[in-house]
Amino acid sequence: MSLISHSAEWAALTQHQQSLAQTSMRELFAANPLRFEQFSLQLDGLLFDFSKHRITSETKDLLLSLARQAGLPEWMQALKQGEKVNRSEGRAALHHALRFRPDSGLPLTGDGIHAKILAVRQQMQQFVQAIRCGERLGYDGQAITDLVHIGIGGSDLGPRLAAEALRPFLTGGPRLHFVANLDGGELARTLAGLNPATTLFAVVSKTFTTLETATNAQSARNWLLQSSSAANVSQHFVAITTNRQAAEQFGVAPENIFAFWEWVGGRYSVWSAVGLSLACGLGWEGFEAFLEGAAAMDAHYFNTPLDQNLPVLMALLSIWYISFWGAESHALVPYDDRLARFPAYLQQMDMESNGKRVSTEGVALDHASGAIIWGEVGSNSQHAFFQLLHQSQRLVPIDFIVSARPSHSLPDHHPQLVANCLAQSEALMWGKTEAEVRAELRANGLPEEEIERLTPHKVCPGNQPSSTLLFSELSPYTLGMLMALYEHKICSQAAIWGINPFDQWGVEFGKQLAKKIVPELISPHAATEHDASTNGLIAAYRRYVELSGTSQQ
Ligand SMILES: O=P(O)(O)OC[C@H]1O[C@H](O)[C@H](O)[C@@H](O)[C@@H]1O
Repeated sequence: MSLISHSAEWAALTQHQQSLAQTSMRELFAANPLRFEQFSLQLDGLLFDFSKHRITSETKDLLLSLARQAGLPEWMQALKQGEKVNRSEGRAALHHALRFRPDSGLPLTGDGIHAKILAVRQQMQQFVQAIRCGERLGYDGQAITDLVHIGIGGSDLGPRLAAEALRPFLTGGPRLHFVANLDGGELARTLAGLNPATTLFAVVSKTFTTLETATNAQSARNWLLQSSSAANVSQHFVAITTNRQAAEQFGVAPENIFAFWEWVGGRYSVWSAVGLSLACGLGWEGFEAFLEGAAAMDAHYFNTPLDQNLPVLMALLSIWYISFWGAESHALVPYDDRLARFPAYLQQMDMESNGKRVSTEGVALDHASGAIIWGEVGSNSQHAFFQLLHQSQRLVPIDFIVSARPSHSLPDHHPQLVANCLAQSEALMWGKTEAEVRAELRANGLPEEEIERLTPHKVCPGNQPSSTLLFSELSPYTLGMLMALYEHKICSQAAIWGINPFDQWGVEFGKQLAKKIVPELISPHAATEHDASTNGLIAAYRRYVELSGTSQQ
């Protein structure tokens, strides 16, 4: 199969981009008073405004033709039906099945996948209730007050984001803590305030072989053993993994192991038992609402024509900028303190999924796939990197995310926050011309000489594209929708580019090298087998450790 970049649809878009390159969004808005109506969609209390983009109806049509030529509708069907869309690993990608509703009328798949999902959901529900009612006790008979979720990457980012985003809904359960980093500082800081007799650890790892998680889990176990005996370990550890055997070897009791499956990619796994800690914090009803929000997005994605399909339109907009305008990055700016970790979550989701160099057939791509995902919560980001967005020559598409209802009852804050969000997208799109700058300076009474000097510095070119996602309230349901929206968006991009969003072979390489370097850091012999820089850094590290007299163990 040839690359999509060799298709007539791709060539038509290349040409269309050239014809649009000299037109500003200001002009597009002036020419079409119905732009907002034409380029916005509403779904279940979620408004997606994509009118502030460098697009016309023709752009939309051409992008939709590209999606059809790339076989996106067929790929969506294959995904839905559990075909092995993860070709390099020979697996299906059935994360959407994890949020299916038993009463949805969907046929249960013949291979029993839905039955397996329901069985684990039931095990989770019982566990959540036992924890929340104080039935599940620690080794000295006290109820569990703190739950430490140990996992990294996909086994951390989704649940951590959701727990932070839904903080106002975390009532009646244990306090949640998340530990991911190999730097022991994170675990040490977390354990410092905890009582081993009332602390439960959830070790979350698809493979149960990940270095960070294994190291943190072992240290947590040692911490527990300082005040109890090995017989108590099984009472204080649960595991969420596809590798039951390794979890049992660690000391987790079989009934405390929650399964998930190889057809759930780590970064798509928050809907599985990987979300157990979140479910303990939210309560079962809250967790179900989270799944239902995602299921609503699935239903929209799988059943809506491409031209009204929110994840598909978002995917096409990203492809438009990355593949046809040369954009290298995409910024996420949630104007919501609860979504501060959204950029970090999407960094893995997007960059691990779409940062690929070959097609699913192994053919080298002749265009970039995936963008550098970055961002920071608003309004903080206005005082950090917005200068670059307003006046540098870089094209950076932005997603603004904002909730109509705040999480607090403090007066005055929220209208100002929302106003800032809307003002930034307006200013970035509209810009400020030389004539407008001059007129403004003149109105302020500045002398002509001063106006001349300042004008070039104050011009904002504008034409910076952005989407705005506005919803009424950040509830478990809305968050489920939002997270599933981005999952489908990112996978649709991959399907159109013809790459596999479900593998991550590149991540392995650095891990292999780290294993080799560990013994070299403590060996008395100089490392000689690396490049000069790495050998030099190993030697310098050893010298520093010797000088400071710290132990390396
Ligand atoms: O869940 P685990 O098996 O511990 O894997 C944790 C993480 O490991 C690697 O970094 C992978 O690239 C990630 O996709 C994965 O989420």
